[in-house]
Amino acid sequence: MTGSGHKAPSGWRIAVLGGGAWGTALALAMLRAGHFVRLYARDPETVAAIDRGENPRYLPGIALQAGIVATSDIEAALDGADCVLAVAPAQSLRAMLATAKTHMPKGVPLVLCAKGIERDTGALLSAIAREILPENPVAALSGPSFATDVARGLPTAVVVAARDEDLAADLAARFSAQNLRCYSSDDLIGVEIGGALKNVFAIAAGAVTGAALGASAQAAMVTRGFVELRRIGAAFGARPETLMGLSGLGDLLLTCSSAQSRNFAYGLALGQGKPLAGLPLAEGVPTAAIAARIAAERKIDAPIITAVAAILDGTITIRQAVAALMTRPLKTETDV
Ligand SMILES: NC(=O)C1=CN([C@@H]2O[C@H](COP(=O)(O)OP(=O)(O)OC[C@H]3O[C@@H](n4cnc5c(N)ncnc54)[C@H](O)[C@@H]3O)[C@@H](O)[C@H]2O)C=CC1
Ligand SMILES: O=C(CO)COP(=O)(O)O
Repeated sequence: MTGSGHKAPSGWRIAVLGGGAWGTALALAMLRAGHFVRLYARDPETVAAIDRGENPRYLPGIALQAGIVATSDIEAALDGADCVLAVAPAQSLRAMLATAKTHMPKGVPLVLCAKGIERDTGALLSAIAREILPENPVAALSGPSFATDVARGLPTAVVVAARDEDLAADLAARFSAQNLRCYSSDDLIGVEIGGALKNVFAIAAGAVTGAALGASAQAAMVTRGFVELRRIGAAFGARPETLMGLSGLGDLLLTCSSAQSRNFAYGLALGQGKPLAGLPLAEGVPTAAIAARIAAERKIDAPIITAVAAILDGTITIRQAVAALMTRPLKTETDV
């Protein structure tokens, strides 16, 4: 089913699990789309702050419109929910779903909103969700969408994916609002891979800028990085056209060109030799390590991902990585 232009009935009870930047922004977006929103934040201070109309730790300076019911009680958040959005960081998803498991309403869609691959296992987030909550259909929401932009109500487009294309289309229609245009896709894996891997290249793009390697290097790196993203995507069964879409090329364009991206900002600090401790969440750090391992195990040529992982674990310097990348054997560009 493709979008008919008709808005699906709204007024769902939506539980958003995760009181960080993206969870708070999505809670606002769901409110604007006409839903009743309960936001689970494990930290009571965040709950109290949201009740006062702000989330100063994760979304400073953004006034939250009234209507979000915040709670640090996950059972209360999930009670009677028609749909659940999981918005903890990728490496914390397993723990959060395990906490949610006993209270999860049976059969309601679980929408994964994090971007990453599990560091220890190489599992995509949909695989973790199916393992822990086998009775809930899984979807993923991804695409170019800074939390601050979405929270402010600025326009963007994202994609909602599920293996069941009717479910994806229904969710996309229900989540869409004036300034949030949700496309749908049945390529769940493609959407997950695009969102997860773009973070690795956003770190690389930040590092290129931080190390003053020039705008040409930046464009070349992102373009060749996208080739690696497509190779790994192909190995997982992602469709190429999905990776050319919002959760792939779209999110690469956004996060590889803006210091508003926390992954880009992390790379920038890395490139400038500044301290990394205490920087905000950069999902690309654990994902680089596991993506490099996956590439090595599956014999996928991914030199930029491998270099980013090696720089992050301190095995090589940025200069050494650049030298190694520039002296690789020459080949035809279309040798994807
Ligand atoms: N911030 C953004 O602009 C966007 C973020 N995302 C993705 O959303 C995911 C979350 O990112 P943010 O909300 O921005 O991160 P954040 O660092 O702002 O917040 C993370 C939140 O998750 C909570 N959390 C961590 N472990 C938890 C657990 N076990 N149980 C319950 N809560 C837990 C933390 O307390 C915190 O409230 C990431 O995968 C990120 O890539 C996706 C699109 C946009
Ligand atoms: O995924 C994002 C925007 O689409 C947010 O990127 P960062 O996590 O790098 O800030």
